[in-house]
Amino acid sequence: MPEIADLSSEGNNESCHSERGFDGAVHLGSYLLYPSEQQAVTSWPAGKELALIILNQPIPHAETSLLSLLWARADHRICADGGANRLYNLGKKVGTLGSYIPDAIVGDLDSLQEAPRAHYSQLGTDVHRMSDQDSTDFMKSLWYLDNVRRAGKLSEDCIVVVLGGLGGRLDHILHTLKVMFNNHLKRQVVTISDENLTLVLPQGKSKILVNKQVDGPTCGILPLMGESVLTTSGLRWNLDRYPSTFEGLMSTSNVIDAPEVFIESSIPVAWTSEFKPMP
Ligand SMILES: Nc1ncnc2c1ncn2[C@@H]1O[C@H](COP(=O)(O)OP(=O)(O)OP(=O)(O)O)[C@@H](O)[C@H]1O
Ligand SMILES: Cc1ncc(C[n+]2csc(CCO)c2C)c(N)n1
Repeated sequence: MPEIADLSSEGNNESCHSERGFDGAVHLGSYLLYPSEQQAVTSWPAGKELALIILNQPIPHAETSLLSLLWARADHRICADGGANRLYNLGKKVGTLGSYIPDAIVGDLDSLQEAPRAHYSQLGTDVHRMSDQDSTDFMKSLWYLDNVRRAGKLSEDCIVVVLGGLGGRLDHILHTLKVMFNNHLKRQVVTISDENLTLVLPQGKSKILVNKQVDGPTCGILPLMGESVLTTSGLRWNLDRYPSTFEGLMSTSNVIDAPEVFIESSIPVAWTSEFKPMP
């Protein structure tokens, strides 16, 4: 059976690195945002839902069409606490205050400012306080999404796109990665930051579709859970059943050399590639 992140069809058991009969997980990466109409496999998968989480960091690529694309595509939109301040300030600046209304603002709400709180709650946003001090507002936002799903308002296998979270404070950055790993069997979390698009590849075979217009050239495979035995193709520096660890060999500053990258890993690893959205 394909992995949970799989968005395409099952294959047979031919080699991981041949396109025909690929039997692993297919990762659409930036094709989630810019599907190519020419390639059937990259068009938005029927029935696939998207949840958007905006964290309390400068909204990445706010000057491009990225946010409006994501907003239009999203089935549920959450601001993690102070993320609502970011959306509000952007809205004031570019005149979208009335059009980008999040479904919920979630967190301990110690960062949420009065003006965004009043503005969004008056327009129907659920301002949802969870006050525990053992979990971050990012985790709280994902729990909130679980409730939305349990209420039948979002599909089980929705993709979560996170804006921010891989810039700023190092403890938050590592926490974001940790949460992505902890969630990867349940749902695919794709994090977009100023320079990167990052996702967790499950154990086994993965194929990442590359859109040269926006992805790369540089990329990295980060074995943050321990030793990963890696086999890759489609990269400038490929590995063949090579043990990769954080303290030993870790593939950083690699380069994408093909429209599809194949990675087989013995444990989950983070894939990160440079990402420059279209204007
Ligand atoms: N300086 C930062 N660097 C990176 N990410 C951040 C930073 N500040 C906030 N975030 C992200 O935005 C989310 C919401 O942030 P919030 O405004 O509540 O700040 P916080 O009180 O520092 O966060 P938390 O309460 O989650 O620890 C955080 O959970 C985190 O994922
Ligand atoms: C061992 C341990 N370390 C740090 C925190 C602090 N903390 C972690 S998440 C969070 C919420 C932030 O809004 C806070 C305050 C803790 N609770 N336990």
